[in-house]
Amino acid sequence: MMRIGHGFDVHRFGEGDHLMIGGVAIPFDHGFVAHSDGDVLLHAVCDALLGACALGDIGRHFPDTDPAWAGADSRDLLRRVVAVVTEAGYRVGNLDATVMAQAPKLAPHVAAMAGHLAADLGVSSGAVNVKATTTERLGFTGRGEGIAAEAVVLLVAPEAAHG
Ligand SMILES: Nc1ccn([C@@H]2O[C@H](COP(=O)(O)O)[C@@H](O)[C@H]2O)c(=O)n1
Ligand SMILES: C[C@@]1(CO)OP(=O)(O)OP(=O)(O)OC[C@H]1O
Repeated sequence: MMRIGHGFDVHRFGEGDHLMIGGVAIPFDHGFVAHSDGDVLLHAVCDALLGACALGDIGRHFPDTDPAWAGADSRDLLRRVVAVVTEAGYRVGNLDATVMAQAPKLAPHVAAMAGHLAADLGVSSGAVNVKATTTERLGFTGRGEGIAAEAVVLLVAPEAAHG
């Protein structure tokens, strides 16, 4: 049995000197406004995983009213979501994600982001792809107000994995 999931997240820019994206700290003239570390890519991946299992979204599992998640490392949140997916009887087949950012330049960092994702999802590097695009200066991302990310994941149940 296979299940597909989709995730989407946005964080606006605020004060700060770096952005956490895919578990990589990227120096920048702003930070993200968020309850956690604001890792927009990892949040989209969490939502894709939960969506594939029909288990709601990241805000349901880690409410932004709960002080336990204040300043949370989103890789920790992702690993908790992967545990939920495993408990539901699935493993990750593959993941594809896109980060929409006018700036900063993300290409130098996508390999590190994919490496973090592969490690946290427990899959090989060939099962993970991370892409970046500007939005050609259009919309809120193009105006430099924040960053958006989308992710699509395929989950596989063990019986399907073994034929
Ligand atoms: N923040 C970004 C956005 C894009 N890139 C890379 O540039 C390529 C061209 O971007 P388009 O907006 O014209 O699609 C894109 O394929 C990315 O590799 C980037 O590094 N950082
Ligand atoms: C990650 C959580 C943690 O409280 O808060 P935020 O960092 O604000 O991020 P968001 O994408 O709004 O998801 C909600 C919460 O799960």
